[in-house]
Amino acid sequence: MKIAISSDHGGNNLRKEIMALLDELAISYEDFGPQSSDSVDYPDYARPVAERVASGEFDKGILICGTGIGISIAANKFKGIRCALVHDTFSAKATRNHNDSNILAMGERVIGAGLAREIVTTWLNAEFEGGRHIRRVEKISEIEEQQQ
Ligand SMILES: O=C[C@H](O)[C@H](O)[C@H](O)COP(=O)(O)O
Repeated sequence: MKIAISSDHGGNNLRKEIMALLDELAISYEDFGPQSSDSVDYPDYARPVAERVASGEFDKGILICGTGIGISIAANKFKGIRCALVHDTFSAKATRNHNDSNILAMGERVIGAGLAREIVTTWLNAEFEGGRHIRRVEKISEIEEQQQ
């Protein structure tokens, strides 16, 4: 599994924490920044991760901003992206099981590093259940097609 990860300035510290977790778990990832603590615009950092997950170059993505909201909204504008904003472990599992989410978003100003680590671990280990959920995910894709 290969993960693409990025944040804005509001998610810098948590992004580093999550990269340390991925190192501990021996999960391969590529960091798409930012490389300084300067104020940046979250759509610019959602883009490289969302594009690469949508293209299949990376299996999954992780995005972090202050709330997780802006960067998840931006990521969900990319066709094929199902970005889930998650701040609890129940939702982390459920969004993989039911929504087949391919990007996880979190807010550094919302949760602590300990919970964020548990969320990432839970999300990465959970599988899409298929069945009735396939029909629903396909309907999301149909909406995307209709928007083109
Ligand atoms: O949804 C947006 C994110 O939470 C941003 O991280 C936040 O808006 C950045 O705010 P500021 O520029 O005040 O650090």
